[in-house]
Amino acid sequence: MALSGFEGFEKRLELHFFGDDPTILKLGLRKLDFDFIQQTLEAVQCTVVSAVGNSYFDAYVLSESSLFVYPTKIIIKTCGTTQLLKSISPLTYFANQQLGLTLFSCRYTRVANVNHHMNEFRSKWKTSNSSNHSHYDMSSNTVNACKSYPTNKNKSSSYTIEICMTDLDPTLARNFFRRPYDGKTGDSAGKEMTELTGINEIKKEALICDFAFDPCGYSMNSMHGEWYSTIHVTPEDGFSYASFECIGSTDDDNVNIVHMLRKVVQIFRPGTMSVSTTTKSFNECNNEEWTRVVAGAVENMGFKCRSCAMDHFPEAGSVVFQTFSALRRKSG
Ligand SMILES: C[S@@+](CC[C@H](N)C(=O)[O-])C[C@H]1O[C@@H](n2cnc3c(N)ncnc32)[C@H](O)[C@@H]1O
Repeated sequence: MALSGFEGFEKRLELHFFGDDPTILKLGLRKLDFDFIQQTLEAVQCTVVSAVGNSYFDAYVLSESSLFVYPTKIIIKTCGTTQLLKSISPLTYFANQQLGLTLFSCRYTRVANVNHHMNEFRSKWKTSNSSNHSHYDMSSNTVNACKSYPTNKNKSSSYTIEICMTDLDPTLARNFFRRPYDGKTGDSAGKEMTELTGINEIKKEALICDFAFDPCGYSMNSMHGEWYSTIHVTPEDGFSYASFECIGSTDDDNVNIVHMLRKVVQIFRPGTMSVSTTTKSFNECNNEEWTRVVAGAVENMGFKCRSCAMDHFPEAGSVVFQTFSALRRKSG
């Protein structure tokens, strides 16, 4: 934990539900009322600072990261001393009572001992349905990324990429500090940071909901159809950290994954980073292809791959983890 008491590394919870009523399933969990969401977040110890929605899902920027609500899926990321697991019980209870939805799977990931760069990774995935109960538990001492899985099992082309970056370039990190007495709101200062840093160029056609904290710190969610990306930045020297996560599909011709990875790296120029890629495929060639794509994108930007690991989860798909460190930092 940083001296300030603030720890940027996120914990992540993903809940999947199912139900029988097609009229309810159209909006599903998006019908949970806002007061209830706020009360649940209060128990977790964070609040909503900004929100946006499209026809597929709602995205909330939180004081401590993000919340995404789809008709049958909820993803919450929080950091610091938040108590994320306290949201499970109210969410499952109200989803059941108000909407007749039943919890199908629950996944929680967190990174431990980050301030000592122990890179310890813990992941728990629990799935259940009427015929089958299973529990997967994975740990590794070489990885510091969280992983997630796309909801729609029919979309084998969907992927999740998560990047955890530490030791941000101090000059670039300064872009995420507000000027004293700037007279701006969190929203307008956030928009300015989005444009100044080039975050708006990662996925040009996406709708962005951004927020700048005072005196520093930045969060954004972006929506593009059913896909999202999210960035959270802790720019303070000594414990600087930024995370990027996106869910997308390789069928989406508008997305150039290499461009996206390079742009993210350019915006932060971290000293170290881990990249975690999750896909539905169980095919080893697919994993090797992802490994090559990610390494190819960042290695010619002055990064060296320090470790690479792959794993398969019967209910979830494949995960590739790669860690990189900067060979030397370019100035400016
Ligand atoms: C962007 S927020 C959200 C945390 C996110 N998980 C991350 O990785 O950074 C964290 C940054 O905002 C700053 N900050 C300022 N006011 C804050 C507040 N009221 N709540 C949370 N973070 C705040 C923190 O010092 C830190 O630099």
